[in-house]
Amino acid sequence: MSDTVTSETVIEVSGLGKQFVKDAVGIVALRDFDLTIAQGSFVTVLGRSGCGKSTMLNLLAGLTTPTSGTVSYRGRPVAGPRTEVGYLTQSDTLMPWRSVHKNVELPLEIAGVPAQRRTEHAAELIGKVGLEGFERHYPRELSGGMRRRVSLARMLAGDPETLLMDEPFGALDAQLRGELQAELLRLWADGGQTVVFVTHDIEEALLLGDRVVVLGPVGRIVLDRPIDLPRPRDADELRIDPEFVALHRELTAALREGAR
Ligand SMILES: Nc1ncnc2c1ncn2[C@@H]1O[C@H](COP(=O)(O)OP(=O)(O)OP(=O)(O)O)[C@@H](O)[C@H]1O
Repeated sequence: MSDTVTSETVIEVSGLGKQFVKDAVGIVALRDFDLTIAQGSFVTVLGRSGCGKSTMLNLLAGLTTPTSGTVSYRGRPVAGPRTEVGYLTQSDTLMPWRSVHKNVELPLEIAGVPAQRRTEHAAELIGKVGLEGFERHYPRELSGGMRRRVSLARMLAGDPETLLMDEPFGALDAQLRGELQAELLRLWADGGQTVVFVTHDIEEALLLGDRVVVLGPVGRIVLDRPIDLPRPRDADELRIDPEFVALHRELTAALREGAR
């Protein structure tokens, strides 16, 4: 392990590599990737399509095995998914045969929470993501954005200490996106979770993160910098803040550099 590891390190990634084989041709998705994530931090990972972001999150979540290198969680090697880690994937993983309410309840059911408490907590989370009135709907009866919100509520129902989020708000309209970003920041401020949030939106990365990691092809880290813009951050005010404008420019340049 690197000397940057401290007792507050939650995730430690070292020399991580992932190669897929398709039609006998090897595809390198991630090469020699190192990352240390401190407890309670909100890290946004920014990168263009295809640079390996989802592959990296899948590896952090223990859903795929690395070709090389290691991922450890609180000092122990990650060998599979764990209940302390919530993962909001890019693709829809709701159960089509369960209603919104039943989908959100699932982690509580698995944890053995009594029915009454489950119902109350699921209802509260459904309200938080703005879906009251849709409890009895099935995923096929919802818009893509609504399904995203159900997935978010379901992830939160498991009360994970670490959240891995793969472009969770990308498909939402601007207003809803803003509301859910604010809700996520509130949750984070109250709960102190560790968040790794993948996006390809520079503004979103700056609005949310206290650290931004910019990736180039095969997960090459082009820039890794703290974002100390004061909180709470208001998107409208930020856009005219000279510090934000300078950071935006820096990240734009990093993304461009990463594309080369
Ligand atoms: N299961 C797979 N089999 C073969 N190749 C894959 C597989 N998963 C990912 N890849 C390849 O690995 C590379 C990285 O993919 P990945 O999904 O991690 O990128 P990404 O940065 O998350 O992209 P996006 O922003 O578009 O979601 C791509 O070239 C992709 O084609």
